[in-house]
Amino acid sequence: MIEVQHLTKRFGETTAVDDLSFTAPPGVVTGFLGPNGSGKTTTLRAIAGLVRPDRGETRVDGAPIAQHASGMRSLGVLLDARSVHPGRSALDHLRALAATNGIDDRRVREVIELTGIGSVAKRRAGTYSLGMAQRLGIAGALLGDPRALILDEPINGLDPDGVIWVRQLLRELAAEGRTVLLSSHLMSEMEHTADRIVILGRGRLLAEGSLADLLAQTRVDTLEDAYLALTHRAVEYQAGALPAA
Ligand SMILES: Nc1ncnc2c1ncn2[C@@H]1O[C@H](COP(=O)(O)OP(=O)(O)OP(=O)(O)O)[C@@H](O)[C@H]1O
Repeated sequence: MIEVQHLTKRFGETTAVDDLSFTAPPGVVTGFLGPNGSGKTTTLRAIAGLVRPDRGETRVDGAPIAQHASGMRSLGVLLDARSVHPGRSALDHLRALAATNGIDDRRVREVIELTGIGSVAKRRAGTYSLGMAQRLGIAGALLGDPRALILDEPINGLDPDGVIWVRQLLRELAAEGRTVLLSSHLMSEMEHTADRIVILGRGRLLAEGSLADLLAQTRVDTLEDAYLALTHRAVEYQAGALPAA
């Protein structure tokens, strides 16, 4: 279970997240949606312990991630697939992560196989396509066989096979009783993958519930229409909108 309670985070004049509360329960995939700049990444980073809240707190299975004895076993994190050192191979990257987190080297082989990056595992990560980098990011997130996972745009750059693979993987992980919280701008994919949806606008919670709840609330037929109905007043960056002179 991931809990976000009254989370507020400011960067200078910008309030990135504003008194946000929601939960991602175990056993389901929770989709995390919102326009550009609505605070999704900041919230995910706070859950991962990478952002210090100004107010409120985040908990993973009952405690802030910093209080967990073995973070990677409690929470798998994919925030930026391009954050791997470009000169390092996938194998070296995953081995280093495993070694510093007390994880058996055997698990490195397992996640490489699971994510289908075996044929490129010895190549420098800087030469990877975005899709390969995403697969490596997912391998890193799964390394600790974690009870909960947060993934920021994990299907960005994946080919159709890769998208279907991620969908099935996340659904299997949830079916095993794990907590899965995933952000994406791809509405049709969210509709396929997520059981529950959380929608943000300007750092605030706009909606939380099952897809059926959201469709009933907005009286539309698709997640995309529900999303547009809920966020239309909360879109900060709109095509054609220029700041006043
Ligand atoms: N380190 C930072 N310093 C200053 N401002 C920041 C920082 N991180 C985020 N922000 C600002 O906080 C707001 C929320 O950003 P955030 O990246 O959390 O949104 P997002 O919903 O993930 O956006 P996107 O969909 O574009 O990835 C934005 O206005 C952003 O410019």
